[in-house]
Amino acid sequence: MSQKTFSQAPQTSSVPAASELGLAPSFGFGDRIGLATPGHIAAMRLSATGIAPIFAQQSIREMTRTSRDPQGVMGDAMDALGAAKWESQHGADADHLKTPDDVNRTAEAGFTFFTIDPSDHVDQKADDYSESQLRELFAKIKDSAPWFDGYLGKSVKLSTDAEINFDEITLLRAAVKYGPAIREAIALADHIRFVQTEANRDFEIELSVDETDQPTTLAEHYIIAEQCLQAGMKLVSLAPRFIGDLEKGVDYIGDVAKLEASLHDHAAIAEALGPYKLSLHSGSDKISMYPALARATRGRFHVKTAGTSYLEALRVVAVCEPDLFREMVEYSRERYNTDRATYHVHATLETVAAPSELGSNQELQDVYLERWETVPDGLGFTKPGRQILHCAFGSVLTHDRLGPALRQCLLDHPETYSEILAEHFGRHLSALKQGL
Ligand SMILES: O=C(O)[C@@H](O)[C@H](O)[C@H](O)C(=O)CO
Repeated sequence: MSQKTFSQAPQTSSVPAASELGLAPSFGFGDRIGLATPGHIAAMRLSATGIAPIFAQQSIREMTRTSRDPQGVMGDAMDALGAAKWESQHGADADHLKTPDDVNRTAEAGFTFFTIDPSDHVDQKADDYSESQLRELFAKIKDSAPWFDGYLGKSVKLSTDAEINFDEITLLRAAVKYGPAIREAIALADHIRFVQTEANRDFEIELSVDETDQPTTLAEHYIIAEQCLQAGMKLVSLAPRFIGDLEKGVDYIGDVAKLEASLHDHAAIAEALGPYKLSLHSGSDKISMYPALARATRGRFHVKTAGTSYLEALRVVAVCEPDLFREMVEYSRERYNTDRATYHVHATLETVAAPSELGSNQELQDVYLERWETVPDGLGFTKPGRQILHCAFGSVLTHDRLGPALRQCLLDHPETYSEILAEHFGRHLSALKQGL
């Protein structure tokens, strides 16, 4: 259960309920602790950028790892919005939903933006199968791809002049990789529509296929989106797996110019079939690619962050209680090789100095958190130590001593956390604004 995070019970009656944001540029401020929303609000108020905020955003995976529930996540955000007298539109993202029960729990708590994650049904090995393997596997899954013959031999020219050729091998690979996933995503979207319509509540859907090893091809994006839209999915945004490496806790890794060209092609599909927004998951700290995303989508983007607010919470500890921070780094290192399992990260314990090798607290903070004074404008943090802290968030937050100590440090220093978050997200929002 969520622990109440505010001593006073602020009035939330003036705060509008979470609602649909539609195609407006939007930004998700995931908060894994339940104390970050005041700083997120400060960032929005300082950088009034015309970007719509989502303050309540957690994945089922995050809630499981932090022992929180949808009501607690929504309650923490709404309490903070009430205390800040927030009166503008805001969304609430039930992230990475996989089952009808995930939908029921989050819908009941007032979430209105539902991120469907069919990744359990994606064949991650499909990009490496031979033609004979593809034909053999297609024979087994073809009922989940009734659309196959409709695309066979056709081609589509996008407004960027990119051409998508739906030849047989392309379709076999797309069907084997995503056929079952598309079917499951449509079924879950139908359930969302039923639940929210029955309750006369707002809803909009994001489809996330970002958590695959290989990038989503243009053909795959086109088929996934068209099939979902034809099935009546209320698709407001789609998260492909973009080219390059979008790892947790660090800036984009790859050629940003090549990425921008690819983003234009993906955005052209979204424009032609939808329109809908392109969504960037693992958006924390990806500052170097933000202007390209905003330009390529002409403002039809959603950026989703979460880990970075947790890392900035650790910065409060590093500044205010350095010995506690050192303990948290040591414990995160103990947990890293287990906790990294479901995340795309490259850091290894062998390549990041242990606290015992780092005498001063400033050195420790520089290696495991980095600081803006040392980062050129327009770029994000890149130190791999951040990934070690990022992945161990659940272990630290549920540790019987470290978890309460972290929360208490934030409760003892709310202004420090807000100031740190306001600067941190001010840089994120300013980078997006460059492309608007
Ligand atoms: O860790 C999670 O489960 C979430 O943060 C999830 O990764 C989310 O979709 C995201 O990408 C936020 O950066």
